Amino acid sequence: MTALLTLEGITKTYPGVIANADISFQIQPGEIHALLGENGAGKSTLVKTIYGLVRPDRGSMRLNGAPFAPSEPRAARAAGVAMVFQHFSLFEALSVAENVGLGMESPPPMRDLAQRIRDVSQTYGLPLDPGRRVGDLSAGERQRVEIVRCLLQDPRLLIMDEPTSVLTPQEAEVLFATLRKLSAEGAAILYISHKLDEIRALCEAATILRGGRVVGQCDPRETSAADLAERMVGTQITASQARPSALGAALLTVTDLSLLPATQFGTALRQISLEVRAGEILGIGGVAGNGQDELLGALSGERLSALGTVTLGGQDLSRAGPDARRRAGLLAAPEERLGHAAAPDMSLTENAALTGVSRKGLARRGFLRWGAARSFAQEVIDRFDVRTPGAGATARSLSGGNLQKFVIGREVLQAPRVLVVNQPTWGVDAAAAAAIRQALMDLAAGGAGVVVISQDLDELLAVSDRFTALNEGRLSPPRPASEMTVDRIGLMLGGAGDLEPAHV
Ligand SMILES: Nc1ncnc2c1ncn2[C@@H]1O[C@H](COP(=O)(O)OP(=O)(O)OP(=O)(O)O)[C@@H](O)[C@H]1O
Repeated sequence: MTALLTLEGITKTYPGVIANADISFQIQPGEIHALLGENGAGKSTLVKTIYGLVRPDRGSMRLNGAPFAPSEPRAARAAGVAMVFQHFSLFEALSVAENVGLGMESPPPMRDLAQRIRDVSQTYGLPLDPGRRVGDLSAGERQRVEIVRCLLQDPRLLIMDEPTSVLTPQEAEVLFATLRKLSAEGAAILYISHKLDEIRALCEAATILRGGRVVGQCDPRETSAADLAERMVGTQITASQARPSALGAALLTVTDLSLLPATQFGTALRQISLEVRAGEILGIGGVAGNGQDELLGALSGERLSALGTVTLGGQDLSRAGPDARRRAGLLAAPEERLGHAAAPDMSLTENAALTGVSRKGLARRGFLRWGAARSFAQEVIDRFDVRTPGAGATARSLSGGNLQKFVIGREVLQAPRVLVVNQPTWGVDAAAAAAIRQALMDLAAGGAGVVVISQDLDELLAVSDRFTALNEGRLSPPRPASEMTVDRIGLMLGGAGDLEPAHV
């Protein structure tokens, strides 16, 4: 059998970094092939090479036996290669169908395109309304747009860069069914994920990268998750340490917070009340699009709310903007890393200053103290093991996981009184995810309050003291995490609130 894709000696260097070093392997038709490696191992660079976004310095590729050197994504797509990115490349102001049409060489009339989108999304179980504006969709729904856009191209190789990090377990199952169907139809899938259990359930071959090189190949179905993790990192991974829970006084109090959605299709927050005490981690679970972004916005100060709804240590911050809240000690790290949490084309120093300026004293008489900003950025880089040539690198040049470590580290190191994070370990490898969770737990152990909004239930159960769920903008009454069972969580996520599971 001719391999679908053959890579031979692919090498790519960036200033100060060898992103890919002499990479060779094959992908067979219909194969679901995992590409594994810790943050910065070179996975994205390699798949961008296959997709025509990066030109390798050396090496060659063959697709179905023929030389393959796409000079741009359009050439890769024409050859049957499609890709779903870790960061979405959609225009928020346009509708689903308009976005899909933009990626096509010769898009059909809008009405036909809308029908094709409906057909494909139904065939593959990925419900999508072609007329909705992308800006109003949740992360999970945006990903569906990207996937459907790819499926319309009838790809022979579909590349997916961390597709499940924005999905609920149920949505992930739907995606796996889609991918298995595609593979049964003969398409190959190159699949990047840090979730090793899902790799083991889905993929039949795996190539492991470390420091830009291939360090191993295996059948993940026959390799344990611990083994895979060790081969990626080269050392053993330690689990998070539990911490004593000695809870202090209430720090953050949210009382009867209701907010109309910022956009037509957003989610309204409905009478949200919660309390976070010193030393506590409150976990908020829920399916994306149920008000997570709105809640983060209402806590960070991007959205203001009625007087008395948001208070920190008794100080009413409901009408205070983000800067005033930061000065008071209420910090937030949003889900969307590039664009929202970090300015892509600014250096890490500038990005560190963006949120750290007041708490770290980085300005004097209205002027940024560059040296101080650089040291702060460097401190984040060192303490959070952000792999980058230095603080002068742009946010955009970092691998996804490394940027996430930077964004979380930047907030944690500002010694917040209360930190609110949304999807803190999105796209972060297992070792770094453990380090981020540990940092959040250390923060709480030091007396801060932490709110973790996440779709990752295992993560929430691992770090939270109390657990609550956000459903259609309503928060269920919090329960001690130690009492949570999967059944009970399922009911809470479904909006059944405090209901007990039925006893039979
Ligand atoms: N455009 C660029 N300019 C400079 N350095 C880059 C650029 N793109 C990638 N790099 C560097 O190349 C290395 C490999 O990055 P890459 O994004 O391929 O890693 P990755 O394995 O996909 O990581 P992650 O799991 O965090 O997404 C990293 O050190 C990264 O900082």
